[in-house]
Amino acid sequence: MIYLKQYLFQHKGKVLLTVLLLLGQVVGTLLIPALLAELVDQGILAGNISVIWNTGVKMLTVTGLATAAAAWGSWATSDLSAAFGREIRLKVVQKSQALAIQQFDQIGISSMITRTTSDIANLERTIGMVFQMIVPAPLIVIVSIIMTVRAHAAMALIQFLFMGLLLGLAAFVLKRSEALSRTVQVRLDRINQVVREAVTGVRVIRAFGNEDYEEQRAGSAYRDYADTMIRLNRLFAIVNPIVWLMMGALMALILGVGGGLVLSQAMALGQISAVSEYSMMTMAYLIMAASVMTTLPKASSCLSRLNELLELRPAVNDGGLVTAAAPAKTEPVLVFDHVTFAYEGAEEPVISDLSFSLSSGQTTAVIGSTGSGKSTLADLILRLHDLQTGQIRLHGTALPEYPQQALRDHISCVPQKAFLFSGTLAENLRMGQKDASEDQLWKALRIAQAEDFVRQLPQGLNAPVAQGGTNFSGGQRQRLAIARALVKEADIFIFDDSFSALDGRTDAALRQALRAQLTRPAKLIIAQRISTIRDADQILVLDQGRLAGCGTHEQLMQSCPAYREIAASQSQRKEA
Ligand SMILES: Nc1ncnc2c1ncn2[C@@H]1O[C@H](COP(=O)(O)OP(=O)(O)OP(=O)(O)O)[C@@H](O)[C@H]1O
Repeated sequence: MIYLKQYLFQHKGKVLLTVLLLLGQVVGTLLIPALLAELVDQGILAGNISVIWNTGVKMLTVTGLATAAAAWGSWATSDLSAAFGREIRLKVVQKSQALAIQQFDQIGISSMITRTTSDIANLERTIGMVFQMIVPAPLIVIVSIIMTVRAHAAMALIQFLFMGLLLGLAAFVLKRSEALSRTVQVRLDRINQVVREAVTGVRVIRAFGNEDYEEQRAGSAYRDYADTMIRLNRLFAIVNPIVWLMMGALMALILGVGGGLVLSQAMALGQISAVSEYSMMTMAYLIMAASVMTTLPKASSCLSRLNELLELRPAVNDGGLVTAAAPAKTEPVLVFDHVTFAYEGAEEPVISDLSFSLSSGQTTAVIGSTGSGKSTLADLILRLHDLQTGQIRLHGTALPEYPQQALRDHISCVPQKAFLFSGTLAENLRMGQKDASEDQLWKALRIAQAEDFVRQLPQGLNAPVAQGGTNFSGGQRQRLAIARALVKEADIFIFDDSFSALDGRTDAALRQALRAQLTRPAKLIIAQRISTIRDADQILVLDQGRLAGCGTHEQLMQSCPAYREIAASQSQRKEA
């Protein structure tokens, strides 16, 4: 709620104008029945043609002004709600960029998407409806009652009775629909999740012939959503006929009682039409206000889901160092000093008491079985998580001292999953260095062994990249991701299992080009194949997050049983 309040306060001028315009429309609407009564009683019944003309002109003028106020008010309302949507979406994007990766995982990608799209769209709609239907309601009710009391107190009593009945019905529906409305958004999250997986995992689903299971899974998510919506709509389906019945009964009572009062000369004839119009108008506005009220629990649940996200404090925070005061470049570039790290909720650490260093110009390789903590080690260098104990220092300064952006400016990384963004190849390649020239892009592509296939593309560097890079093969994607990392100027290059989709010849050519062209920075290569890393200056052998050995290939073959085991299993595989 705080964000909505803040927004309305910041735009109080616009809010005031919108309310005034909408109230102007209401005042115009309320004047018409009074003018009509005047026209009937003092014009038609009295046979006074000038009153008829004058009142007619007044009615036209009031209608014109009310229509203009309605149109402007409606535009102002849309402007307010759309601007709220834009501002809060921007806040969500900023927050999602600031959150730690683990927090992202906890919220879930599907829920993140539902919150940014459906939840905010819901709020935009509700803000518009509240302004247009709830804000004018009290004025309509008060003025209608006053005008009806002026016609005859008995009429006001009838109006009162029906308003009470209607509000009672609205309160009942509101109470019943509250829980259901909250459930609808959760069900929508689930649909989003299932659809996302069905679309992004379509190849796996086809390969495993899992279409039936996926259909069932999607069907059950859709069914749950539909069931909740049906229960909600059933509630409104009962309410609608009751409301129409009430409107009919009210009209009948007004005409019956009003007719009696006119015959007994206790009320003027024109007042019957004025009172009936006021009553219908009041009931109509109350019904609209009540129907908007029934959407409020859903909007409030959307708002609290957004608040929950916006209130999250990033688990990884910027350090106090400013870029201008960044430490001088020292050797070794990076030091792991007795580092221990465990994921939140995990019983065992993934990295235990790990110490090593990276120096400029050197290649350090990391090898170990799956799940031994290799990718986590790369994430720790990027400070995607904070450590439990120990310290990682870049140029002699602990990572938490750096602003995150400044820290990551020193590092270029090829993640395990070669993810490309929709756009063009050049846009993807320039991610780390916006002003890179075409020559720099081609040089990076050449080192990454991607030049040949990019030259063959009709649009070359401007070739389109589909969402996730699906219009390229796994090996091509991997080479493009390597080229993207090479375009960036950095002190440390991390290649996280980046050569796995390459054939032996391309792998060897790429490593050779890296050695020749990437001489100054420190390189960290995470790999599964010994052939990829045997030339490294130092090799770290990880075993369940612990350092089982460190040295060159030859040294490790002598001294490290775990390394020998990996080498033996890979040579056996080759022989087989
Ligand atoms: N976000 C996470 N939350 C909780 N546990 C995680 C998370 N990411 C990884 N792990 C766990 O940490 C351990 C190490 O994972 P990591 O990805 O670092 O291994 P790896 O050596 O790179 O494996 P691989 O060679 O298969 O890529 C695994 O047991 C994994 O289940």
